Amino acid sequence: MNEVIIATKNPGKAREFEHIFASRGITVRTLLDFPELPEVEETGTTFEENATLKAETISKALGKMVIGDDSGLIVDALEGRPGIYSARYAGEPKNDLNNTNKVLAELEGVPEEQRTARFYCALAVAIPGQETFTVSGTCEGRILEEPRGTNGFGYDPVFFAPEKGVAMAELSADEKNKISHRANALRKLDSVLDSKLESAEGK
Ligand SMILES: O=c1nc[nH]c2c1ncn2[C@H]1C[C@H](O)[C@@H](COP(=O)(O)OP(=O)(O)OP(=O)(O)O)O1
Ligand SMILES: [Mg+2]
Repeated sequence: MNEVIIATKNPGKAREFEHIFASRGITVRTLLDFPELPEVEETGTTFEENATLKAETISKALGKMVIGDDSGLIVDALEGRPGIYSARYAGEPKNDLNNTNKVLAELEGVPEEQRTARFYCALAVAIPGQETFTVSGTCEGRILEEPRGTNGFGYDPVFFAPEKGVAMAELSADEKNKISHRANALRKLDSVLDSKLESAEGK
């Protein structure tokens, strides 16, 4: 088994999964490769519930093992917002620039030490005939006052990663993939994924 399906339409996430799995010789396919599949409604109240909805909906449609990713930004001074509503924080249609601007506006005047935040990523693994399970990962940082950098996606330009001393969007893909919430969640899947990929083979 050298292929894994991720239930995402987000090209930024797709690139990161491709990058991380490529080093293990695994090809990634996403919903961008399956345009005919149904929209997944993100009606859950937690990242884990939404990741499970994505993984199970697509796993049922394809009859294969599928990983769902639901992720977002949690800002302490905003009582955890935008949280599970990160993608559409500034309304429909979802727009990264509008979302980051809204967070910056809401944090105007909030001093640096109160601008703490974290990225959160829940991954759900759905396999036909088996119980879905989830793992999660976080990445701690704080919200800048102005966007910096052009790499990555989403809130990366306004997220300062203290361990690197730069904004997430100033990191190379390699560097982000060592410290990100997504990478930290995926790492927890490492030990189980190999055996799951084998047991899902042929499904
Ligand atoms: O590494 C990241 N760096 C910056 N921003 C990020 C990251 N990871 C998630 N985010 C933000 C983007 C989006 O505003 C929301 C995810 O929302 P989320 O519903 O999980 O993804 P989505 O709607 O973009 O694609 P999909 O549901 O098809 O996977 O959090
Ligand atoms: Mg979404």
